[in-house]
Amino acid sequence: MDLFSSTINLNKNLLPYDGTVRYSGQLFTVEEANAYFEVLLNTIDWKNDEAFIMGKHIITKRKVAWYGDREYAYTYSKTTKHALPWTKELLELKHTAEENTGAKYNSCLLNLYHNGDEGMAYHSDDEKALGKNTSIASMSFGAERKFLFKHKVSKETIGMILENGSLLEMKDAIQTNWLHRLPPTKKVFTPRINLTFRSMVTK
Ligand SMILES: O=C(O)CCC(=O)C(=O)O
Ligand SMILES: [Fe+2]
Repeated sequence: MDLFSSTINLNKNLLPYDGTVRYSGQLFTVEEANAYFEVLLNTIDWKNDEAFIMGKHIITKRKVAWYGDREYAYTYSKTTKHALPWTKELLELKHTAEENTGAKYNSCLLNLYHNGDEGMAYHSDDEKALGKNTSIASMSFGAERKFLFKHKVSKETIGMILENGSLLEMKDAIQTNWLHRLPPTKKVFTPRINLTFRSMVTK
């Protein structure tokens, strides 16, 4: 038994091959995590996400926001966003993520899922601007949700639960070899906020 259960263990790789996923479990107490949830809900400049998918203009129910060291332009699904300057809490959380992963991040993509109807389809975060094999730190607040990885060739899937106040790190060749998704669910009626701290390659 681990008597020091508050010790963060980001050592074990949860993927069997071709990439690295490390999960902290609850990094914050429930009180701290709930406080961050409320502050993020109320201070972040949430906007519905827009995308062009197969020529169609889509507006998602999920809300997003994009923050960073500088006004980076970030383009995906044929829409461009400009990073807003860090808020106090986002900077605190960025430092917590950096302390736990040993990596450095210069930007953060935030997602607000209002309930289990909202999710994110299988994708890899393999945009050129992210650089190759860089670390992404994913923090979750609010409702617990299932998270899935699927290998692009073997189709093997690995599932886990992302808890309130937890940290998940994705790194190495993961984005080349694995997809990930947040499946919608009929069992969750409360919101969840996810933060992915990223390292953009700057010119
Ligand atoms: O909400 C999540 O846990 C995942 C979000 C994600 O994969 C992304 O923003 O690229
Ligand atoms: Fe992602």
